[in-house]
Amino acid sequence: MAEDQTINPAIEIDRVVKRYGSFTALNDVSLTIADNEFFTLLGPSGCGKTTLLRCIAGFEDISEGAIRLYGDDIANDPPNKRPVNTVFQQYALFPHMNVQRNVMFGLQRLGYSEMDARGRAREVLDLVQLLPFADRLPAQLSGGQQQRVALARALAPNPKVLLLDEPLSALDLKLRQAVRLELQQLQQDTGITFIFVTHDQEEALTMSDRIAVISDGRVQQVGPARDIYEEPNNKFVADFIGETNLIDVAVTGVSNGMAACTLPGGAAFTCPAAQGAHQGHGHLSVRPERVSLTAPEKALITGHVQRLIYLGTDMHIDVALSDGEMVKARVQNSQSAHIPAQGAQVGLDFEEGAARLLID
Ligand SMILES: Nc1ncnc2c1ncn2[C@@H]1O[C@H](COP(=O)(O)OP(=O)(O)OP(=O)(O)O)[C@@H](O)[C@H]1O
Repeated sequence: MAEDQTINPAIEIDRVVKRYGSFTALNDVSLTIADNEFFTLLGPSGCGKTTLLRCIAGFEDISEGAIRLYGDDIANDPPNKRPVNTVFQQYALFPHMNVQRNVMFGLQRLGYSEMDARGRAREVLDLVQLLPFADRLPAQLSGGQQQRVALARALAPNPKVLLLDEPLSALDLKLRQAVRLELQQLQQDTGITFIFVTHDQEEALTMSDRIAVISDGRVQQVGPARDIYEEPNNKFVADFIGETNLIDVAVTGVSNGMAACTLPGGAAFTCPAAQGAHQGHGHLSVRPERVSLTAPEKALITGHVQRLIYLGTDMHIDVALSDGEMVKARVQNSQSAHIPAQGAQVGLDFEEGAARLLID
């Protein structure tokens, strides 16, 4: 889905600033989230993800800007009047109520009759495959099942938008991977717009239609997983999503989205450039799996093997250049003919499309 105004917007975050005293937690954030989208806010701890979610939910006031839900400015709507519901990191269930009662509770507070609340609770419990557990107490469920009760509870009033604040962080890795798939399926089945917060890049890459990468209260880049991974704009995004080499280069010119550079050792190289990249000193991002090892006399860059790390399917190879800079390569162990010995002189090669000149 493209980042533009032609999509049917569920949520428009328009130049939002959030200050706590003199500290700016959100700095001029603008995002348009489409109806029926699985949208993820990704960034390191403290970058402002939860703050943004709390502003959408109405638990925090914004200092500047506007938030619109389906075209309506929601600044004056209290949390319970917004067509939004939240699943928190700590999905506190009532321990003395069974699963069905936990889901019914919020509905009855919204004015549902006992009978309607029961009917709707059973519908959503069926959706998250927990109907057989309706009579159990939370303590009689696994962590993943409790998490699904929390989801059912949040889905029950049929919100237009579901906000999920690191809902998988309490689960172990295997369970997290399974619940990821379930969540994605649930989003598709219900058609509800999901805004999912995580600091886990793998989680973001596997589930989202689009991702906003955030650091220091600012949106760094927005796009589908593949764009963010393969066409990062700046050093932060390239480094935060996956692993990358940031190779020092001299940029002799940029035009039509392509940059002419001089690599360490003096070879000339042309590659795509991020918007805003310019002449001078710069960094090329090249993913380790896109670096191939060849004979030194034919290569773009030369160096010697400093370290080999065996990672099961792959071998991670650190190559030291003559100026001390380190370039990482990743080679499949099944291609063992291409794995050099420690200390060997090697050449490093990568294709034009595997490299990208970034802005700092
Ligand atoms: N009530 C508050 N008063 C002052 N500062 C706050 C308040 N709430 C959050 N902050 C600060 O705002 C920044 C963003 O916090 P936020 O909780 O949004 O981060 P986050 O990206 O969700 O992090 P995490 O992944 O650790 O939950 C942090 O530096 C935090 O200390």
